[in-house]
Amino acid sequence: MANKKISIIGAGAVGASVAQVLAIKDVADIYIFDIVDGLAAGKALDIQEGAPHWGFDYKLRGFCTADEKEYENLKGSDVIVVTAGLARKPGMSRDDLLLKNIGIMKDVGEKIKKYSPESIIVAVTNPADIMAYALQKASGIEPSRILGLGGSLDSARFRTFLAEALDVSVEDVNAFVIGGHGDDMVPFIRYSSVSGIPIEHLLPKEKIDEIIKRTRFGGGEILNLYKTGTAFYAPSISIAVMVESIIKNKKRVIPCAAYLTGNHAKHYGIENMFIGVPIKIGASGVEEIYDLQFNEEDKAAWEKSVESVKKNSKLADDYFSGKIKS
Ligand SMILES: NC(=O)C1=CN([C@@H]2O[C@H](COP(=O)(O)OP(=O)(O)OC[C@H]3O[C@@H](n4cnc5c(N)ncnc54)[C@H](O)[C@@H]3O)[C@@H](O)[C@H]2O)C=CC1
Ligand SMILES: O=C([O-])CC(=O)C(=O)O
Repeated sequence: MANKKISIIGAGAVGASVAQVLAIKDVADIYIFDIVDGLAAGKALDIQEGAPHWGFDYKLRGFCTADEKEYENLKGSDVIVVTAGLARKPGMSRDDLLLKNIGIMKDVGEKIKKYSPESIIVAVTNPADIMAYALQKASGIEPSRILGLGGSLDSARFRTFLAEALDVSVEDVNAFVIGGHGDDMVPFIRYSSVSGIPIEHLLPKEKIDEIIKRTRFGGGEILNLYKTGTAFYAPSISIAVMVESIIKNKKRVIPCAAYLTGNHAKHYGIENMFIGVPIKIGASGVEEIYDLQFNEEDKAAWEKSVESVKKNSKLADDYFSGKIKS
């Protein structure tokens, strides 16, 4: 039986790091692609040479997409993770990357359509909700087979900060973040608990507010420390758990950017666009979307995030209809 195959387009900080995490997880062959000559091949070989210590037998290979033919190696990918594109620099928001990265998504999406239209796509490039939307437009892939990174990472940060404040194991902190992966994301405190005990019973409101704020700017906090690039260690494991759930059909429930239509669109007030909601991830991608009950305060926070995702998705529409350029 052929091995499962994961492709990663973009062999930079996030792409290389997720390749290594997935290699260590020992779930599939890993094909890495980058436009820079030698980068993907080098990362693949470098990670492969650690295999005797890690104990994995799956193969890693790297390809340079400056030669378009190399995209043929995408064929038969079970999952394609897209991390190609620019990362922000200090002073920039993720939205500032939109017009820079959307042209890359158009190109990558068209190659996916040509060489591996049966794959499930994980969009990582920022702003991720909008890049998931752009990849769907360019590839024509069924929207339920496309997921965007956001909540998996943001929730990990939220849980880390809550565990630290409570001095408890992160394993016992259940908490998640929904909405767009941007400054208006929604850390959802009402559904957060420590082994079932509501967080609101354990921490004062001021501390909770402080943690919410820190979570919202979690990516910016790392950027301000690194100065030359953005986070990749926490992102890579946050991507890997999504990919693993697809490859192994684990049916993990993780907030991710998913395409909302029908009753879910009505419930959440945003239609035919991608935004972070809790979903069940399995072999066919997004297997279920959960509709959360909001109170007035939650609703206000949610609507703010929806507005910003809608505004940016419209920019993507304008790009695809030729009204604006990359
Ligand atoms: N959604 C999320 O939660 C997160 C998103 N990101 C985003 O992921 C993206 C990648 O971040 P890093 O790896 O840190 O950046 P990086 O600059 O280290 O790597 C990007 C790579 O993409 C490659 N690339 C550019 N255009 C390409 C093309 N047309 N085809 C193939 N490869 C191409 C570059 O050569 C480079 O190696 C950024 O947009 C960043 O904002 C990063 C962390 C978390
Ligand atoms: O901050 C960034 O630009 C990268 C990212 O999305 C994150 O780390 O949350």
